[in-house]
Amino acid sequence: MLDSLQFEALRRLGLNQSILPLLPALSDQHPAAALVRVTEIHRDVLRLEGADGAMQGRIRPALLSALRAHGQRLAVGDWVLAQPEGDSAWVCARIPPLSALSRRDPEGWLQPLVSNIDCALLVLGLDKDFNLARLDRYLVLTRSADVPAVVVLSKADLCANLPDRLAEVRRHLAHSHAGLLDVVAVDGTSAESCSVLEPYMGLGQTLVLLGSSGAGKSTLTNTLSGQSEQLTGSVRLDDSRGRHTTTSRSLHRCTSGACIIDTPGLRSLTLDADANAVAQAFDDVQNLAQACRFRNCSHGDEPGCAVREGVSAKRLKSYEKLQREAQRGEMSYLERRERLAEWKRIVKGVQLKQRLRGRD
Ligand SMILES: Nc1nc2c(ncn2[C@@H]2O[C@H](COP(=O)(O)OP(=O)(O)OP(=O)(O)O)[C@@H](O)[C@H]2O)c(=O)[nH]1
Ligand SMILES: [Zn+2]
Repeated sequence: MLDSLQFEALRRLGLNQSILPLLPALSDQHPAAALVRVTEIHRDVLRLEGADGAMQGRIRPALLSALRAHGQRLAVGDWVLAQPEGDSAWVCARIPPLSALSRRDPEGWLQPLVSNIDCALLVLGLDKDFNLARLDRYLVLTRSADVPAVVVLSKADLCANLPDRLAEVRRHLAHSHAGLLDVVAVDGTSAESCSVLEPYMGLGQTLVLLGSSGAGKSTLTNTLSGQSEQLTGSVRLDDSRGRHTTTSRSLHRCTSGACIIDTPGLRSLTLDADANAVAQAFDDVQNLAQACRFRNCSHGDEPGCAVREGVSAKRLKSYEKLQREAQRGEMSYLERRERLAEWKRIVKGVQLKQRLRGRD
C-alpha cells in the first residue's frame, strides 16, 4: 500500500481519493507492482510516471487480450500497476477509470482518448477556428462521459470584437446548464490565462484540452505548466509543412498542482453516443420541449414551439444533425457487437491452446 510520501507524490500526478478504494484488491494480486499513471502512449511503448519518477513500459500480453476482449485499450490518464524490470516496466493491471472520453473510429470501433478526467477545457480559437457546431459536438462528448467542461476561447488578443464573441457563445448555450462550468476568453501565450483558469487547476485535478489543430492547446499547455517542452505551431521545424502539430496525447504537471493532458486536434470526431445521450447533452432542447404546444413537436414549423423560440437556430441545427448521426450509428451497433463476440471467441481459442500446450 501507499505511504504518505508516495501518496503526496502521486497526488501531483492527479491521484485522488476515489481511485484509492480500488487499489487493495489489485495490489494483492500483484504485490511487486507499483501504482503509476500512463502519461504518453507511442504504439506499444508507454511512458509511465509514479512516486519514483518516470519510466518506459509495455503492457503484458495477458492484460492486452483481457482489455481487447471487452473492446478496450489503455489511454493516457489511466492508473495502472506496473512491475519494474531493469529500467523498464510491465503493466499488469489497470484500475478501472472513473471517467473516460472516447470516440468511434471510421470502422465503428471505440477509440479511447483519455481517462480519469476531472474537467475538459474545450478550446476554440477566436480566429477562423471559431465554430459553434464543433463546440456542440465536443459538449456531447464530455457530457455523455459525465465530465464537466469549460469553454475556452483562445487567441483573445487577436480578436477585435471580443465582447460580441463572448456574448454569442453565452447566448448559444444560454439555456444549457448540464456539465458546463463557464465560458472564458484567454490569450494562451500570456501568464494571465493561469489566473483565469485557476478555479479548475487545484492540486490533484486532471484536465484535458480538446479542440481542433491550431486552436492553441499546446500553447496553453506550455503556459499552464510553466514549461516550453510542448512544441507549438509557431515553431518552424525542418519538415515540409514547417509547422508543428501535436501528434500524441501527453500528460503534464502544472505549477498549481493540477495535471493537464494535451491532445492532437481531431480531424474527425465521431461520437460514441446514442440518440438518448445526445438528447441528454442538449438539456436546453429537452427542457424547453416540455413547453411546446404539441407533445410530439418536431421543432420544425409547428405553431407554439418553445424550442424554436428559446434556442438559437444554430444550436437546434447541431441538435438535429447529431441526433441523425447517432441514429445512423445505432444501426451499426449490432454489427459491432457481433464482431466483438467473434474476437472473444478467438481470444478464448488462443487461451485454450496455450493451456493445452502447458499440459504437454
Ligand atoms: N496571439 C496568440 N496566438 C496564439 C494563441 N494560442 C495559440 N496561438 C498561436 O496559434 C498557433 C497554433 O497554436 P498551437 O498551440 O500549436 O495549437 P494546437 O491546438 O496545439 O494545435 P495542434 O497541436 O495541431 O493540435 C501557434 O502559432 C501559436 O503561437 C493565443 O492565445 N494568442
Ligand atoms: Zn417544439
